[in-house]
Amino acid sequence: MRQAKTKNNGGSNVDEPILKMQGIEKRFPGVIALHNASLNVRKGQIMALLGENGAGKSTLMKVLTGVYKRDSGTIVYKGKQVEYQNTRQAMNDGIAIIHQELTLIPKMTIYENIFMGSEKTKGLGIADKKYMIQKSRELLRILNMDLNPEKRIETLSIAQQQMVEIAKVLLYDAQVIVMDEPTDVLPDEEVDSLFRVLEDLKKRGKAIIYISHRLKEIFQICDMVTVMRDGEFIGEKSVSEITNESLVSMMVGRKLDEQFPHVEVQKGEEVLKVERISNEYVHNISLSVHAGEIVGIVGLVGAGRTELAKTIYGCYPYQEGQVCVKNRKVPKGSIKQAIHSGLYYMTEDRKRDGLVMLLDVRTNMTLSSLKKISRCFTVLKKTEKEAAEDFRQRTRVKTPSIFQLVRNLSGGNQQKVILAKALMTEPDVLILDEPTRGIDVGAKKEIYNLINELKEKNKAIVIISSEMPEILGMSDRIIVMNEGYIKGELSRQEASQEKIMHMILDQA
Ligand SMILES: Nc1ncnc2c1ncn2[C@@H]1O[C@H](COP(=O)(O)OP(=O)(O)OP(=O)(O)O)[C@@H](O)[C@H]1O
Repeated sequence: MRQAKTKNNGGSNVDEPILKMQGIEKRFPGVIALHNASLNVRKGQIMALLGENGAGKSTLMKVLTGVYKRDSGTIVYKGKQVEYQNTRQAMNDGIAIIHQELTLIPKMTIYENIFMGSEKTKGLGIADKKYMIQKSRELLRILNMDLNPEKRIETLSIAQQQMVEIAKVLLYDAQVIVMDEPTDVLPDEEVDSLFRVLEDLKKRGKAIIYISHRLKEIFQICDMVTVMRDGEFIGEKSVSEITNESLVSMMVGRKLDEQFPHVEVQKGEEVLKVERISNEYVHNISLSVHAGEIVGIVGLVGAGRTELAKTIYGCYPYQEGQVCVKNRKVPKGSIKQAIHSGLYYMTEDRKRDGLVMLLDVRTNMTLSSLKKISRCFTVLKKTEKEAAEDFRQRTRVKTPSIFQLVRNLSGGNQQKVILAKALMTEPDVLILDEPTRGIDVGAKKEIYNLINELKEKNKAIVIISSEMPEILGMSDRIIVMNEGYIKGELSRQEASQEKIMHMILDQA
């Protein structure tokens, strides 16, 4: 393998990795999660770790930080073989992981969170509050955050909370920092601040392992990439020697053709009609969606897109106006009634709202479609199995079987299960909130095909997404929102990223 030239800023030997993982194997009952997985990380560099959902990225990081014991393979850190028993040990040795779901305690202060597990005392077990506050302030300043360390976590934005996690890692003087999809939880406008911090950490000689499905980011901030497929090491490259296409081919093992397969369908009757609804989140909203039509809703974070979807779906009450499906009024403020009226909303907050972790793939997928798979209040096991198997294949959920517990699936595959559950309901109106978040490039395409299939079955579909290319590629019509208002509407033909941004900004 060619050793790449890198943008090393740490001033150390570029070629000598601070961390070397080699030939790592990890098996779970019925699953080979890692087979000959390898990863090298150097000081002052950001190494992207890429692969499709279920490729083994998280498992490799769990092996590194002692969450899982490896079956074989070696980990060499700072020239010594290591095997950690738990994340605390790894952290004490300078290897830290920042998970996508932040692990801070909301009711506690910033400094208490930063020092949790390593409280500073003055002797006699009395906490040295002054020192901890001062040190926290210093750490936050390194990250360009001017926050009062005595503030409670629950009062902070997600971006600020992420910085507190990073401050904590700095307290331990971590040399290797793993970041698992850090931008997935961030509003777009905060992503640049995070990138500035990452650049700064690089300059301080930290080695960063960066997991993300957003390929654009890899080209923006990473120096090197390691690609995994089916638990195996596929290759290590310098970012300067790869293209988007070559990266995708390495990840999925094939070339991908057109990413957004738009299909033309004759628009049918009006199915969803929203008339002048207002509440504390959205103001005077009217819109309609027809059979066989995909309407995209775009806007910046805080534009009210999710709030609008949740208002239509009965999660939030509204004072004025009405929502109709097929000319029938949907009773206000009841999700049950909304579903009964032919609406289904797939939440963006899928980890919290979407899955029963202790149930298997089959049961989770069919949970909202019980009517379809039952007769006389009894679930028809064979029909249930066939339906789940069909959707497992169509959404390409990577699992040894549909009887696997959902908690054992990779994050992206869990998301596919929720999507399968939503698609299986085949309601008259399907609202999909960030349908491909956390989903790899190969699987996205399959998901677009499934959405198109529903469109061809004359369903009315609404897609909310912060990925502009997805909205532009899939929608027949685009509604632009800002601060709870609809700012305008564009047809597929007239829409462009620039026009959308103008609508948001000029008229805001
Ligand atoms: N505790 C477990 N029990 C059984 N199988 C597991 C367990 N943890 C992970 N796996 C399996 O190992 C494989 C690798 O999963 P992993 O979570 O590492 O993938 P990933 O690359 O991080 O995916 P994603 O991008 O979706 O987060 C998957 O097939 C997953 O189902």
